[in-house]
Amino acid sequence: MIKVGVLGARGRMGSEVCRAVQGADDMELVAAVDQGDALDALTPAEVVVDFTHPGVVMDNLEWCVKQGLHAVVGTSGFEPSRIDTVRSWLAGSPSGNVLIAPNFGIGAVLMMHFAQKAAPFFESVEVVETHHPNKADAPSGTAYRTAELIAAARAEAGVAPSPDATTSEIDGARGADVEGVRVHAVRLAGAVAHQEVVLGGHGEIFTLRHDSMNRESFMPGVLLAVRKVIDQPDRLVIGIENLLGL
Ligand SMILES: NC(=O)C1=CN([C@@H]2O[C@H](COP(=O)(O)OP(=O)(O)OC[C@H]3O[C@@H](n4cnc5c(N)ncnc54)[C@H](OP(=O)(O)O)[C@@H]3O)[C@@H](O)[C@H]2O)C=CC1
Ligand SMILES: O=C(O)C1=N[C@H](C(=O)O)C[C@H](O)C1
Repeated sequence: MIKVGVLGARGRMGSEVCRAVQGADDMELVAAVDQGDALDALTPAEVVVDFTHPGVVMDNLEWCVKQGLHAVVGTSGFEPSRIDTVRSWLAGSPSGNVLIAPNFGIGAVLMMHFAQKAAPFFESVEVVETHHPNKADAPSGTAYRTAELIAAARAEAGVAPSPDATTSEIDGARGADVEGVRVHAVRLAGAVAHQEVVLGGHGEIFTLRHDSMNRESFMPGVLLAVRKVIDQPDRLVIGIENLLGL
């Protein structure tokens, strides 16, 4: 049995994770911690799952690493400097692996993978994400990571920046610039989590689209990460694509 602790246990994702862990034959939920609870409650856990808030996740993760616990992190906000910081914490701790995944949806991971593959073949590429209006951050972690992967694939292939002759714009009209890739964030009542990657060139437009219809959809990926994080040869893993053999 894998002993699992959940951080953000009363939240939209954390509560779903608690249910999924309780329903898994090979896992035991040993701690459900939320805002105001002491982190010490997590010490019986082998693996801690964090779905909290970008503003608190680094403190949580530092504590887990110092305790030598394995951590599976779904909370967004992991720009490159944060990843470097986590790597430095791990270098100073003897045990415990960390897996940070911008998205645990299998389809979302495939969308990112295919976007990366397609990106060098088109002149233009932009990312449009749509989420529920209670989401704390914009753009989403998934959109940010997708843009990073697209930018890296285009840089490696020597592709020119997406053409854009805009000389006059209302602030924000062209979205955020993530490593040269435009990212647009829509906040919409009724939405859960959705993303389109739109690629254009030579008289054709290619659209990759993924829709998370509910939060249960993330659970197969979360449970897979909990099972696999313990045995990872690399102390820090970004994304579940490696676990899926992509
Ligand atoms: N990787 C993935 O596949 C997915 C990632 N996410 C990400 O997960 C994160 C959480 O999303 P969501 O569940 O919708 O958010 P919620 O706001 O519903 O849940 C977050 C929970 O964490 C609690 N919390 C805040 N601070 C702390 C703390 N210091 N210690 C313990 N608990 C704390 C909150 O309490 P309170 O409300 O009192 O502040 C709340 O109960 C976001 O960053 C989101 O982007 C979401 C879906 C999928
Ligand atoms: O806040 C959410 O809901 C989601 N957050 C993650 C993100 O920021 O990418 C994953 C998914 O998009 C749902």
